[in-house]
Amino acid sequence: MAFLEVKDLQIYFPIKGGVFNRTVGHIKAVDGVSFSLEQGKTYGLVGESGSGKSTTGRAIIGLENVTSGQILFEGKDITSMKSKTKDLRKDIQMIFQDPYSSLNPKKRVLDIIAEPLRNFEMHSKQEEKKKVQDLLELVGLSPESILKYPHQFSGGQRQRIGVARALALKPKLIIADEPVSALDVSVQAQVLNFMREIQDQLNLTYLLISHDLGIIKHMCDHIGIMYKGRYVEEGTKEEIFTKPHHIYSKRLVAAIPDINPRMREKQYRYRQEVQEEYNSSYNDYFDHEGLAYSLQSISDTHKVALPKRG
Ligand SMILES: Nc1ncnc2c1ncn2[C@@H]1O[C@H](COP(=O)(O)OP(=O)(O)OP(=O)(O)O)[C@@H](O)[C@H]1O
Repeated sequence: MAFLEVKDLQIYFPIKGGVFNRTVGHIKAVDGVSFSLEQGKTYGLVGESGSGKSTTGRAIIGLENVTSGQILFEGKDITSMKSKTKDLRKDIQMIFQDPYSSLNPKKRVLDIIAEPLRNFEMHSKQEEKKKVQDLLELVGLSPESILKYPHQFSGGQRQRIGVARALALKPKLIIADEPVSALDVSVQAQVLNFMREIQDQLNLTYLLISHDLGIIKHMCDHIGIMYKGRYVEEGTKEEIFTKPHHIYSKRLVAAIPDINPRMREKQYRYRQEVQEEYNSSYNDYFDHEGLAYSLQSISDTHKVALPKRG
């Protein structure tokens, strides 16, 4: 039995139009996506903006209605919100992209982290304070932080507060949607490494959503590459990074610079080969703007120049 299994997931959003505001079509945000996750591992969903990654994650946690398909968590069908019992809702938590806007600026850290505890469990004020202080220590912040407000912390520290809030109910699965993309590059690695440390400590499973294949490479065991609501490729990290099949995956892989300087020339040649394949066969197939955006953000993050489209 897989820990989490997503089977042929479809999520369509209606497009309304005309005088009567009728449904005139659908946006196929997710269109037949299947994958499974093993406990304790990190699964990466990667793809450009609008490819359906967040909608997939939001459906798993119950924030989107599923048009068709099935989501199974530890063998239980959790496709519809109704099927998500209190325990299941505790088991799956989310870390959001922007620690600046996802933490209420008017609330103190104590209230922010205690919120899920108050919603799901009954604790005395004393127990609650102790739990929040323990969570703060776990994420590397001082217990005295409970009285502070979000603006008194740096971006990286705020994301640690977001992680502490997600951990409050001792979840098994964490969906991390672009967890570091709002942070400075210098802080990104710290937060990602810290997420890996607590994963080992607490045997957490991550579904990591990112448009940056470099981050996915750093973190994930298994990867699914999405394009316009569909999977173009899926495989282990080794498979995706050593032998990508789809031209879209090849373009993303080729854009990431190798840390080893001796490999750079080989990689440059690979980049040229991929570019030629792309120019000769796929010019009409892709939404070039979307792909250009993903490639540009990889190039910005890793400070490399990309070959121009021919
Ligand atoms: N509530 C909604 N109503 C209508 N369309 C939606 C809604 N949510 C998402 N979409 C559309 O579904 C598609 C997939 O969006 P989604 O946010 O899942 O993509 P993504 O890959 O996560 O991109 P991003 O990183 O920009 O969030 C997009 O075309 C988006 O505009």
